[in-house]
Amino acid sequence: MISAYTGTQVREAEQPLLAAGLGDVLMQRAAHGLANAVITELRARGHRLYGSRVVVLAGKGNNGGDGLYAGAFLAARGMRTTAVLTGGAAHPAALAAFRRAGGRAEKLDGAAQDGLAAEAARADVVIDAILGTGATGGLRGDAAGLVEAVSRDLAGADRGGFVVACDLPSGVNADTGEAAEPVLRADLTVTFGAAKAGLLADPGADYAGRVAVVPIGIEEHLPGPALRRLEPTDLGRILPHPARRAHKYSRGVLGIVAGSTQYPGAAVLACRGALAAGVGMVRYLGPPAVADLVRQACPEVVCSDGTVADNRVQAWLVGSGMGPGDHEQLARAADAIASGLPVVADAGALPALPSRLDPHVVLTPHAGELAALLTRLEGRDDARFGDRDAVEAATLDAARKAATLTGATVLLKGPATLVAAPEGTVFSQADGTPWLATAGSGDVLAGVIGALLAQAGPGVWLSRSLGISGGGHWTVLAALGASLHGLAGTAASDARSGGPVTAGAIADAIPQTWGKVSMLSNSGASKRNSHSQPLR
Ligand SMILES: NC(=O)C1=CN([C@@H]2O[C@H](COP(=O)(O)OP(=O)(O)OC[C@H]3O[C@@H](n4cnc5c(N)ncnc54)[C@H](OP(=O)(O)O)[C@@H]3O)[C@@H](O)[C@H]2O)[C@@H](O)CC1
Ligand SMILES: [K+]
Repeated sequence: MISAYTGTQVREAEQPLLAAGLGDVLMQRAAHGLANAVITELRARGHRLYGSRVVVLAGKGNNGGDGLYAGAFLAARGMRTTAVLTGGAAHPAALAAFRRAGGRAEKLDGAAQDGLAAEAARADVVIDAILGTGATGGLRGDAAGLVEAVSRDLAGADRGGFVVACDLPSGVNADTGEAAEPVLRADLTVTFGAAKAGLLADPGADYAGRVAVVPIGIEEHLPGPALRRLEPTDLGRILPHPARRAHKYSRGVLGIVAGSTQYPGAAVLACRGALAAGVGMVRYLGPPAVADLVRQACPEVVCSDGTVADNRVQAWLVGSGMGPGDHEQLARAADAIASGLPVVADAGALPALPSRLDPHVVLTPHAGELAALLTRLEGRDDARFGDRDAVEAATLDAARKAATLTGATVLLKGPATLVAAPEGTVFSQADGTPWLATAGSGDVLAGVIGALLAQAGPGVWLSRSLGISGGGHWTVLAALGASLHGLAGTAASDARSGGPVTAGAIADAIPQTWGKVSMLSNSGASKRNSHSQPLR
């Protein structure tokens, strides 16, 4: 599992080492890691080191110091290295080392801006070391103008160079991932001590590119993480596996209230997602015409036009493909939410939620649906997240706020899907491909998460193995579902040589993805996680 921290948490973890007089050692470790990452990337892209051109954009604080020391390492390897000092001053010892190693330093002023920006855009590597965790707000003045010019020149250039952010892209908030424009988009972010939460939540994740962590010796001083990410090996460890004497009921039954005459396919795709994700049985409740379609597409599903109370299940999925006029389905959704069982509430169920929920209810909005939910809860005049753009500009805060206001577990769908619990646990999963943004993909995801809720229920062993307790348990199941769905989508696209995927293809790829990640863990761990869940 990847653990990520706020900038403040990382700075506090540095304090004991700084107090012991190790500040320069930390900076050398950071700079060395940064320089090595640049060298690795250059080689991977087929560049020779000797003679390659590096431009370091260096601010006046310690982030600029890291960049200048890294520039000194690279200059010593024979690279042609220029530093643009964006803040007038620069870290004195790092600048001296940079010059000693043969680097050329230029002060940024308005007159030199265009020439220096063009030089950066022509370079093989641009290192963004203007602002790090000590920044307040975004880039200002000449530094902002320089980054705008470099971004413009890079966009217009047919180039083989790349951008590496030092610790984080300057202007990205380390805690929240919010971006104060202009921000130089990085291909790679080399971050120090630990991943920063803002690098794993959009829009920060979008600006950061790939993220590499360089250990600098602060790890033992870090507190509990602000944000977590499951990796495929974690999935293998925590995905449920049927016990030897399992039967379909003990493996978990999911009730699905989804689909409408307008969107019947959503019911089919939710059922396909659930069946692919290991549930013992699916019961479908909905209009007869939709049920007919479900039976044809998924003969495994047991269809009923009864009530929620008539159907014994371990968890419910409600809302996919439902609209405000589907009164009978909405009444079933309300009963399912009131049942006390774990519930996934998707799409059409979101506008009809009671104002107060519990963490075992997992909401699965996209950004537009979350904006509507938050606007309803906060009142239009107070709403910070009044529309999709506002949510996309601050995904972590928006997901956290929705979890706090509703009391539910909130999964915000996106390139980095966030799952937030009211008690503060947050996961970010970015296992997918942009091809996953396709009609019906969310219905499959809802089915997958519903299946996991039905199988694991209150199986707290799963969360404890990750050091998570209480209401955070439900975030683990939702993050597990998001990860499985993302990995399956990526596998389906890979099987098409990176081409497009349909929602049905995502569902079809889930069992094999499940099998592959299960093989990543050893068989002992799988056996330990075997369990059975009695029918209630
Ligand atoms: N602690 C350590 O030993 C280690 C730290 N490490 C590294 O240090 C980084 C943190 O360094 P930091 O604290 O010096 O802050 P940093 O991010 O460089 O920027 C602050 C400087 O910029 C200025 N400034 C602020 N806002 C601004 C703005 N909007 N626009 C323009 N300027 C602005 C502000 O000056 P002020 O405005 O306050 O006068 C200040 O001078 C961290 O990310 C990591 O890379 C690693 O080497 C490991 C060891
Ligand atoms: K930076």
